Amino acid sequence: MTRAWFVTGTDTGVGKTVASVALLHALRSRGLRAVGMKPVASGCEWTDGGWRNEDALALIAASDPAPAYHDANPYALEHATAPQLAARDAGVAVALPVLQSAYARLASTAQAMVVEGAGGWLAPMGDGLDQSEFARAIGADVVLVVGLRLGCLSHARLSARAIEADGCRLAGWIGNTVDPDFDRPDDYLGLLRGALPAPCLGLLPHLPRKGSPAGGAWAAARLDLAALLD
Ligand SMILES: Nc1ncnc2c1ncn2[C@@H]1O[C@H](COP(=O)(O)OP(=O)(O)OP(=O)(O)O)[C@@H](O)[C@H]1O
Ligand SMILES: C[C@H](N)[C@H](N)CCCCCC(=O)O
Ligand SMILES: [Mg+2]
Repeated sequence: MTRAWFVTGTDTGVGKTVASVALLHALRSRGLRAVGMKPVASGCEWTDGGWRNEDALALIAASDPAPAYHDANPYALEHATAPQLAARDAGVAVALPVLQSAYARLASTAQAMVVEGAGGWLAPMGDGLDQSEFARAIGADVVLVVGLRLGCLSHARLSARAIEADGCRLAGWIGNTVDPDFDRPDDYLGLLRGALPAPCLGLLPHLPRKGSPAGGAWAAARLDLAALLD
């Protein structure tokens, strides 16, 4: 059976893509066929192949086997804003069955699926479609990426509460050092460990250089998947 994790974050820009790429590398280093998905992406560039999103391309590059773009990212929306607005701008209605079909095609090739959400947990994927509905539909547990910055304690606790209230299971969380100058990261990690009802899967340090080819594997080595896989 294919295992699936839905990666959400304490906010947009907290490192969901960085963490999802790291998870894919970590799963693959365990010998698993692991495939990434970005169901709804707002913020795309036009190419000869159609609209392309940076997150989806990063997830595809970290996947083995490599998924077809339109399955990894069924909704590639131009404008870098809330998915609801980007979908309206594009004249598109984001539909759960379309997402489920694309997911099923990917999952048939994989032992592990890593699905990156859009923004934080309560940002809808489209009008009338919460991220929790898709996570439940595919049977995914949730991984919460906590961007370590002032305010993250409340955002992390709120996210954990909402995930459980939405009928999903929080399988673990990842601390991500988005801000290299953040004061007292170790103390914050202690607070988060005490406050969140799921294990910490690892701490991602501030990565040396964006786009470093070794970045995914380097970050993967900081993750302990035991709580996800055992
Ligand atoms: N540990 C880190 N070290 C250095 N830079 C990081 C780290 N984590 C994230 N970043 C940078 O911060 C920015 C936001 O990260 P990322 O794109 O992974 O966030 P996200 O949560 O996926 O955002 P979105 O909501 O847009 O999908 C990116 O430029 C990324 O390269
Ligand atoms: C465009 C951005 N980078 C993300 N992909 C989408 C962020 C959606 C945020 C919605 C909200 O305001 O909560
Ligand atoms: Mg992202």
